[in-house]
Amino acid sequence: MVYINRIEHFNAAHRLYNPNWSEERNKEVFGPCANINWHGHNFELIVTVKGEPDPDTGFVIDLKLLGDIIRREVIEKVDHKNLNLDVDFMQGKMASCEIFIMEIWKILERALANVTEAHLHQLRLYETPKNFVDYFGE
Ligand SMILES: Nc1nc2c(c(=O)[nH]1)N=C([C@H](O)[C@H](O)COP(=O)(O)OP(=O)(O)OP(=O)(O)O)CN2
Repeated sequence: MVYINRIEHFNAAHRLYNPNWSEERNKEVFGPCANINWHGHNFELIVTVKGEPDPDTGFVIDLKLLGDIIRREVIEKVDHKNLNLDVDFMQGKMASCEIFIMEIWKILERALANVTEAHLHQLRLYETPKNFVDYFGE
């Protein structure tokens, strides 16, 4: 089994805010991340796919194809967008990196199943150079 990785980059704005709470409670829990006028991040998304290399190509998956899928299915929907307002798959959800990565998983797992025998193994999402989250789909 071989694990192959592709990194994509995007910028997005968001706000950590629970609509069921008062402004004071949101500020207390989320601090500056609850800023009413949003804040932005330079995100890095690392997608790991696992499988056996094809005997004819030597590829688990063509990295060009993987990059095209990530960009079409995820990056084009979130790059230079507001996660709370503009992104359909984040509507009504908390815009934390935990919830965000779980939604990205659902999209990529579905898209990859249509084109390859290889499987999505891991997503890693950097929200800042110091803050990142891993998800294995479980
Ligand atoms: N469990 C989570 N905690 C936090 C999340 C999150 O998505 N899940 N998000 C944020 C903020 O949106 C953002 O990441 C700001 O983090 P912060 O640590 O303030 O920023 P830096 O990495 O730049 O670190 P500094 O300490 O400011 O240098 C917060 N928490």
